[in-house]
Amino acid sequence: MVGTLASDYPAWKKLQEVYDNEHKNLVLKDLFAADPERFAKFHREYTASSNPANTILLDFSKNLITEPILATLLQLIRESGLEQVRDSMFKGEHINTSEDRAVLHVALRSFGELDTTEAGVSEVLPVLQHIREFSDAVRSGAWTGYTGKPIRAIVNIGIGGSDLGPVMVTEALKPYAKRDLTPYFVSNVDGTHIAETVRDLDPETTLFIIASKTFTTQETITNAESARDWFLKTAGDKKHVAKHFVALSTNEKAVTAFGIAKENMFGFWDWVGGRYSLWSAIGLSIALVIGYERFEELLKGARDMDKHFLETPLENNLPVLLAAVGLWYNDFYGSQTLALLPYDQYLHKFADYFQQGDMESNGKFVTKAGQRVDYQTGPIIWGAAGTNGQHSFYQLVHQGTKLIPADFIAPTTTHNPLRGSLHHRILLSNFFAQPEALAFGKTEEQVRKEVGPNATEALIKSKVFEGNRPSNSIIFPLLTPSALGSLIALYEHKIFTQGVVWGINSFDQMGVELGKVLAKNILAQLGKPEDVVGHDSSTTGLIHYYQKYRKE
Ligand SMILES: O=P(O)(O)OC[C@H]1O[C@H](O)[C@H](O)[C@@H](O)[C@@H]1O
Repeated sequence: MVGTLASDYPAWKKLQEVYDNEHKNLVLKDLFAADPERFAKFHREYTASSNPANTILLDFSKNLITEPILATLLQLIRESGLEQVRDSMFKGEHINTSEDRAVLHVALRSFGELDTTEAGVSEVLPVLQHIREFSDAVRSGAWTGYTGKPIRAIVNIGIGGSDLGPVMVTEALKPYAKRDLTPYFVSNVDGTHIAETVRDLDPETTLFIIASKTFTTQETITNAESARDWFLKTAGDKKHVAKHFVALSTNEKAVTAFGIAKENMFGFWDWVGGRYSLWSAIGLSIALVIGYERFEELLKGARDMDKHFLETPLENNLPVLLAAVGLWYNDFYGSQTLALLPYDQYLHKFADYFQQGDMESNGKFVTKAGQRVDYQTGPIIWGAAGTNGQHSFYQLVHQGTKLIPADFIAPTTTHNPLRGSLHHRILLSNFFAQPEALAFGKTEEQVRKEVGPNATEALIKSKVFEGNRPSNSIIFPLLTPSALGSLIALYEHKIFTQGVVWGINSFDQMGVELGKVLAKNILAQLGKPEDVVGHDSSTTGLIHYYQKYRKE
C-alpha cells in the first residue's frame, strides 16, 4: 500500500521473528531428508494458455524455506496489495506516480484484448502491422537500398532499453534468424563502437535503425549523426537517407528534424518504459532478424505469462513465487545479489538484459510516498552463461563467505544436437550438478575418506563445501520465441511484485539523471584548464590531467 513501509506489514515482522529464531535450523540437507515430498511441494509447472508446447518448470525446493515460511512470504505479498496494484497496472491506471504515467507494456502483447482506455493502446495493432509490412519487405528483398540492392546488414543504434532487449533477444533466437541479414548493435558513445561496427559494412546494403524513446539521448543521437555522415560519404545525396534510416521513437518532431521521414518512423507511447520496450517498435530489429510471425510468437509467449500472473492464485503464481524467495534472502538473510545463470549459450546476454530490467526498476531508496526505506530494495543482478561461470566465479559461490542466491535456467533440448546431443548432455549434467553441490556440499568426513590418512588438516578444511546455498532451477523444453517471451515476462512480473512489496516506483529512473547533467556541464569546460571551475579538487585534477595529455 502506498504510504506503508514494507517493514510495517505484520507478515514482515513475523518473517523477522522466524528468521531470528529459525534460520540456523534451516538446513537444506535436513529439510530434504525429513520430507521425501519436498520437490513435490516446492515446484510448479506453467503451461502457456495458447501454446501447450510452452511449459516451464520452476523448482524452488532448494531454498531455505519451509511451508509456513513460504505462506508468510506470500502473506507479505498479499498485505502489500500486490493483487490490487497488478490489476491497476493492467487497467492502465497511472501507477508510475512520479511521472504520472500508465505502465502498459502488457498492452503491447495483448493483441487488443486489454480493457483500458489509455490513449495510444488502440494504435498498438496498427504499429505491429507496420512492423510486419516493413520487416517482410526488407527480408524478401522488396525494400532495397539506394542502388537497388537488398539490405544485408541492420545496425540498431540505441542504448539502455533501446539496445539491451533487441541484443538479448536476437542472440537468444539466433536459430530462427535469416542468415543473410546480419544485425549489429551500436550503443556506446565511445566512437570506437560505431567505427568498428561500420568498418566492413557496405553503405549500399546497410539499414540503420535509430532506436530512442525520447530521441534526445546524447549517445544515440551522436552515434546516429556519425552513421549518417558515414553513409552520406558514399551515398552523397541526402535523399538516399530515406532508404537507409528508420526511427523507433515516441518523439515524431525530433525524428523528422533528424531527417527521417514520418512514414519510416515506428511509434510507441510514454507508457512503455525503456526497459520494457522490446515488445514495442523497439523490437523492429528482432522482427527483421527472425521474421514477423516469430516476433508475434514471442509477444504471445509473454501474453500467456501475463495471463498466468493475472489469474493464478499467488501460491501457484511463478513470478510471485520467485519474488517471494528473493525477498527472503534480500531482506532477511541480507544477501546483496542474485546470479542469473542460463545453461544455454543463446541466453548469454540474459543477465546483462536483466541488469537494467531489475536494477533500474528496483534500485530505489525512497518509497512512492517519499519515505526513506529501512530495508534493502533491489538486488545486484549479475551472471554468465553456464558452463563458463563455473571456470571463473563459481569458486566464490561455493566456498566464499557470501550468500549468493542463484537462478539456474536451461532448456531440455538443444537447437544444436552435435554428436547425438553429447554437448547438451554434458551441459545439462552441470546444470543439475551445480545446484546439488551448492545445496548439499561436502562434509569434512567425506573429505577425510577421500584424501586418505596422510592429508594435512589444512588441506582437508580447504576441500570442505559447507553447502546450504540456495538456488532456483528453471527448466523448459526448447528456447523458442514463445518460451523466451514467457521467460522474460516471468522476470518482469517478479521484479514488479518485489517493487510493490518494497513500496517503490519500479517504473521511473531518476537515478540516471544527475550524472547526465554533470557531464553536460563538464563537456562545456573541457577546452581550456581555466574553464574548469566549480568542482572538487579530485574532479578538477582529473580533468587537468586529461587536458595536459590529450591528443585530438
Ligand atoms: O530510448 P531512449 O530515450 O534513448 O533512452 C535510453 C535509455 O536511457 C536512459 O538513461 C534510461 O535510463 C533508460 O531507461 C533508457 O532505456
